[in-house]
Amino acid sequence: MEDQVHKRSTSSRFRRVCVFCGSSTGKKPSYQLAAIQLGHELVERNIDLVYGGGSVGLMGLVSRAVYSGGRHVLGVVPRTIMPREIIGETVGEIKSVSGMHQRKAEMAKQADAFIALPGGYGTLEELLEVITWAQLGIHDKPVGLLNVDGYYNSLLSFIDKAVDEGFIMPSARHIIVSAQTAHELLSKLEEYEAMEDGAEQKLSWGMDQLQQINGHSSNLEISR
Ligand SMILES: C/C(=C\CNc1ncnc2c1ncn2[C@@H]1O[C@H](COP(=O)(O)O)[C@@H](O)[C@H]1O)CO
Repeated sequence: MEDQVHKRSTSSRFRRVCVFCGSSTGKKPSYQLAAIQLGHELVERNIDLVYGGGSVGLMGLVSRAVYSGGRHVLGVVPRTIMPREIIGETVGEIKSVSGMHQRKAEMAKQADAFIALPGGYGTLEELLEVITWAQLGIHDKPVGLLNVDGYYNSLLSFIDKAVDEGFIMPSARHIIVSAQTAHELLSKLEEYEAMEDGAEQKLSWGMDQLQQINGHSSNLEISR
């Protein structure tokens, strides 16, 4: 599957995308294929990768596809799981951080957009955190869900129910951009525009927090 050759090359508004995905491969071959295709799509668009740094599961597949396509791969790994017997033989650059929270902040800072492939608790936690941060105005980077074979249908239905039941604002529903293929998802993310007049504009965040996620000062009001 990794031998697929793509000749197309497209420019992107994104320099580097963060991918959250399973440390397992899942049971269907389509999940593995989707991870490899996402890697190829990033390469075709000249986009680098930041991810959780593992070599196992879909994490290994997407990172190797991006690396073998000639793009930069940055893995962000908490020191406690740095030993090779835990993360395995990784590709590209590895940055070690002090803990799980620092890892998520570093991945968010390094990325211009986020994409979740199928995964488990770790993937869901990472995905929901960047969605929450977008809702709160901590960042305005696009968040994409690669809904391979309908894997995330029940999550999307649940979110629609939360909107219907009054727990998620309708204006915040659009934070999640979903598609069934990597090509369609990247195309949608390229066109994504963050909310202009959502709740986030009314909030202010500490300088440290904004700089940690955005890597530079934000145009939001800043309080210390
Ligand atoms: C720690 C162990 C094996 C190494 N596994 C991981 N290496 C790096 N990053 C990981 C690992 N496991 C989870 N992550 C992060 O969470 C997401 C995947 O979690 P899921 O529960 O499999 O969906 C992924 O995006 C990583 O950032 C020995 O147990």
